[in-house]
Amino acid sequence: MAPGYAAEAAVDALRRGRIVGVGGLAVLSAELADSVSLKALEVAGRAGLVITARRAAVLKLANQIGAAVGDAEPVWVERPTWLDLPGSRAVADPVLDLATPLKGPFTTRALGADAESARAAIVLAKHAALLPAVYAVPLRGVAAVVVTGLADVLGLPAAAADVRISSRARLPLALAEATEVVAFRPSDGGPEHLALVIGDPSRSGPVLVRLHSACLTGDVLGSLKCDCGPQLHAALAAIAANAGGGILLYLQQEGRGIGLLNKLRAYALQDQGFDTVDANTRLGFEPDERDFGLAAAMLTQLGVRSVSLMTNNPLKVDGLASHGLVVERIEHSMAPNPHNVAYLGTKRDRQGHLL
Ligand SMILES: Nc1nc2c(ncn2[C@@H]2O[C@H](COP(=O)(O)OP(=O)(O)OP(=O)(O)O)[C@@H](O)[C@H]2O)c(=O)[nH]1
Ligand SMILES: [Zn+2]
Repeated sequence: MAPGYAAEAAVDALRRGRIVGVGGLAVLSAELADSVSLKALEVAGRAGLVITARRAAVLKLANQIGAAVGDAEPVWVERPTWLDLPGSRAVADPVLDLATPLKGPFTTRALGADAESARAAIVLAKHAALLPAVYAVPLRGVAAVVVTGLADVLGLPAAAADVRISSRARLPLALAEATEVVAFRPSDGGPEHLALVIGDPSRSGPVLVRLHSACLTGDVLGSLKCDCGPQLHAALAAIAANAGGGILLYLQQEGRGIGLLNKLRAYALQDQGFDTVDANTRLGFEPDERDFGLAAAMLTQLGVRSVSLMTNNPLKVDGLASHGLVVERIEHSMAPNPHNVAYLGTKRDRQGHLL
């Protein structure tokens, strides 16, 4: 199940703005490329830009190749000579749309034999928490710092959910004194996740569970833009008050899996008037990039088979159920504030939240 080392090394190199080989392509992160690295990539010819179908739809490019919105297939955008580095970056980064109005018209080309490589390149970029957009050329003759195979890259998401318990300790919390923290390490070398086991939950019946995805801005800084901080605290308090206790999973899935920086880009787009769903898709992401197989694996290792899940999000219920857990849902909604009332409305109206 664990991918080879090359895929993980490629994620790391991509995050450092280096050229990596993936399948038949040499690629470079669109947001990190500079004139030097782009020149090294273009040693034998002009690079194209590989973007997601989501971003292509925003740029009105998907139609050119008959791709549907949300189609898994990425789109290859040709890079004409007039499209300079800042202009190319603007193809990938919608935050710059106003500063660098798109010139267009752009043309796309069918991916053909490069389709799998392009798809893997997007997996790498997402795994690296970068914008899902890369410069790409045929790999032959290009000096890549690491070359990885397609199967390895496509195994990365599963490896992120392949976790092992690495430590356990008592962690008395202000809201839940009888807490034990159980730390999980994923086999892809990615961020660690925590389970807070509160009280002594019996595994013979449903365990009261909250899946909490990290939100630095809400959890730590007290941001009013979302409901994460209040939901976290209310969940801890409710589990502590429950006679049978329960478990809160603290999952390092910032920004619904797009990473902190990309979430802050989404916030910049929200400042421009886009809602939380459109902000994600303008960036080229799915509205929710999380994989709840990770949470299912953690619960299973804790001996949990059946859960009373505190959530309004049907994706969480389906995610755990699809991995064999028995799930009953318990509502977990907070009173809105003036800064998050529209956000909560979008989650209800466009993401199926049961509020
Ligand atoms: N991309 C993106 N992520 C956001 C935004 N606001 C909050 N988040 C993230 O959304 C996640 C919140 O997830 P959860 O607390 O698990 O809640 P949920 O999916 O809304 O479902 P509930 O269980 O009903 O609360 C965290 O990872 C936040 O960082 C936003 O505007 N854009
Ligand atoms: Zn939040």
